[in-house]
Amino acid sequence: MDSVHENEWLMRWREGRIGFHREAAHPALVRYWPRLGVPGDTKVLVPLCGKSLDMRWLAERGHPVLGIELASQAIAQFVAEGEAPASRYRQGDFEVTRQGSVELWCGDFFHFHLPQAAEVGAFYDRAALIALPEATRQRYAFHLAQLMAPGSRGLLVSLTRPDNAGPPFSVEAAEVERLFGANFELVHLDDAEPEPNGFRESVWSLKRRGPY
Ligand SMILES: C[S@@+](CC[C@H](N)C(=O)[O-])C[C@H]1O[C@@H](n2cnc3c(N)ncnc32)[C@H](O)[C@@H]1O
Repeated sequence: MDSVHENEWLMRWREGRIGFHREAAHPALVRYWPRLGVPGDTKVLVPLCGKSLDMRWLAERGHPVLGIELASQAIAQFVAEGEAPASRYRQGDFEVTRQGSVELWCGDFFHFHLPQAAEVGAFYDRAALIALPEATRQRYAFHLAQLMAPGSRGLLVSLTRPDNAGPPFSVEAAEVERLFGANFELVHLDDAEPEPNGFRESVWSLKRRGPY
């Protein structure tokens, strides 16, 4: 990932420009996650996790959670807003902070590789794919596929918007299918009502294909 993109996110966290953060679990997670049928003890990968409360929601349902986030500030805030004590340790290039059953790996998602993902059996992407510019989204979808074992499932909350600005970037259904279709079985579960600014979320269930 280029350092301009990286610096932009670090600056956003420093300046508190985190309009993407929600103060409650995302309704699509609450509604659709149970339908995936992921066993409760399966570890869930949350790429580009921010300080999302969705991770606590998953943890409360019994899932160990592995979030990956560039900004140490996001991780510090997540921990400070929680109640349990936290511990820290190193895993290769990443500093990992653990609070309860949530581990937050501080660093670049694209530097997170298969041996480190060995225990992961599902994923949740809300505002990760759509945080990335077009050229990086293909790389993201491929990298995610590399990390997920055949049969593993995930929930994707994507977004379209009427203009070409971003982040969040507009990702049409056809692009979701093009990015993930080769490696995942995809089901388009829902389109939310458009927000007043024209942003419209779409919800997808994914299942890693294979083995062949
Ligand atoms: C739009 S926010 C979404 C955060 C979270 N998923 C949520 O729903 O609140 C995207 C997050 O990804 C982080 N990020 C961007 N590029 C990243 C990368 N290559 N590796 C890890 N984190 C990254 C940013 O710092 C930011 O916190």
